[in-house]
Amino acid sequence: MYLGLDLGTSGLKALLIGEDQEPRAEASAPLSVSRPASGWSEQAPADWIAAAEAALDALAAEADLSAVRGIGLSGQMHGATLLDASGEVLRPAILWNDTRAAAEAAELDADPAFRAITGNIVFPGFTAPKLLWVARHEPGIFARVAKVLLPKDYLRLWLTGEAVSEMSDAAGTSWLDVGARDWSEPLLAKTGLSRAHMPRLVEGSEVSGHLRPELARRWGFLPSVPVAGGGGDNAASAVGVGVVEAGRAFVSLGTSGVLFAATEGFAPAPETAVHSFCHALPDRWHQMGVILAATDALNWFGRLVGQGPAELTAALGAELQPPGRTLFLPYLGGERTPLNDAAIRGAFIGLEHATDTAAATRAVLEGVAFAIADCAAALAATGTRIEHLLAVGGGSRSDYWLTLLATVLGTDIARPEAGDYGGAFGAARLAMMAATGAGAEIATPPPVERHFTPVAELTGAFAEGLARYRAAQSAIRGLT
Ligand SMILES: Nc1ncnc2c1ncn2[C@@H]1O[C@H](COP(=O)(O)OP(=O)(O)O)[C@@H](O)[C@H]1O
Ligand SMILES: O=C(CO)[C@@H](O)[C@H](O)COP(=O)(O)O
Repeated sequence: MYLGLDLGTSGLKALLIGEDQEPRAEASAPLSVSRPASGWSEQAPADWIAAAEAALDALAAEADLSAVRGIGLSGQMHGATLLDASGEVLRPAILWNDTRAAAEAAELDADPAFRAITGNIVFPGFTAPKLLWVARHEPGIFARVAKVLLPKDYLRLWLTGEAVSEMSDAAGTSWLDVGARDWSEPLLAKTGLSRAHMPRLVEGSEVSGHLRPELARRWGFLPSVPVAGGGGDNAASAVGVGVVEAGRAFVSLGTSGVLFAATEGFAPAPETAVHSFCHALPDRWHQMGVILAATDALNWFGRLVGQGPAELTAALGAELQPPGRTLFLPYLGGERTPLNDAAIRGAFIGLEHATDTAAATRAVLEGVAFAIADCAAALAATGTRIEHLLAVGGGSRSDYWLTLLATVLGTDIARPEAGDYGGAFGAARLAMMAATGAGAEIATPPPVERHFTPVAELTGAFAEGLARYRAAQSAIRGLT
């Protein structure tokens, strides 16, 4: 069997698959996010380890882990985990959706070397500007930084004792020469760091280290199980759903919203705010547009009205309604693609007496769909083509949301059959590649449960809705 561990923002998932790639067992443990100030988003790395321990305890109770031949890792990207020379964590990890480093990001982005070498905008949520923020606001901590690790790579350090990262996640730091697949020493130097502060790099399908003997004994693994490089959660999910060739793409409705497309080669287009990153497989690259709040926005609204996300979407029924008068802009903590605006905040526009919970829920789902349509326009502007689009992530369980998204994007969307095709599955596949020498051929697309097609009678109304959303977006910039 092969084990995938996915360190998501809302929880850690462990998935065991067999040689036939069928699931054998799974377990998960929840995680929460701390928001100590506006735009801040943190987690304690100790909570990640505790979640991994809880998930492995549950998995070991269900399955014989001595059959595991490889472990793969997937995780939320961009987070800064700062360690001192003895490997102690220096402060809570600063996460991907934390925008405190907006000024530092703008400063680095104004230096042409960053876009030239990384092929990307330096977004506030990326790792390099966070280190500049720490150097300026917490100089005592910065002086003690010996290693900077991404979230799943901290999990790897605990699992193997080795500081290693892989290309897909490293591409989101603003320190990687993304075309050359190596750290850029000139860029590291611009934030007061050097290669010595960085983990060693491998490809996602290569062995990065081996499970520590005490952990192997604790959960009944054989000694020295190989741990694969794995991938950032989006690249790992792409391996899980077979999005490894140009033309194939997925939309993810998780805490963030992501439109991810495999590309022919490295295709930088920083002016569009599209991310152009290494894929988790050697010599492959991808693009993605990222919005900071997808299910995060639905969960936020659910907390206000005291209802869960599944309850809110189920209450809408199956039939797509035309866009309502109420418009929602989902920028709860700023936005990445296409705005690159850390200061913008969300809005409800067009509230009236008739606005009830269902109407506001529809507005939230529509706002997220419009924001993803902006990502689609940004990818299209770079010349990237999307021929097959799959939906993944917790929000894709909602038929209403996928019908809406298909109508707004004007394209078919396929939902995989029930099962877990997210980051944990992709990580398990990467573990299988590292352990057996298999390659991209095992990253096949999943069986499709249902195709969602645009509702032709509503396409025009939603095109008008998208135009209204874009007008509102321009109007509120600087106001919120
Ligand atoms: N039926 C549903 N309708 C809409 N959203 C849902 C439904 N079921 C789950 N979700 C959303 O999916 C989210 C989890 O998605 P997931 O992809 O696991 O997120 P992440 O990887 O960011 O942790 C939940 O927080 C919830 O908002
Ligand atoms: O920042 C990004 C991608 O650039 C996010 O997609 C994170 O990687 C977190 O993902 P989820 O927790 O929403 O899956």
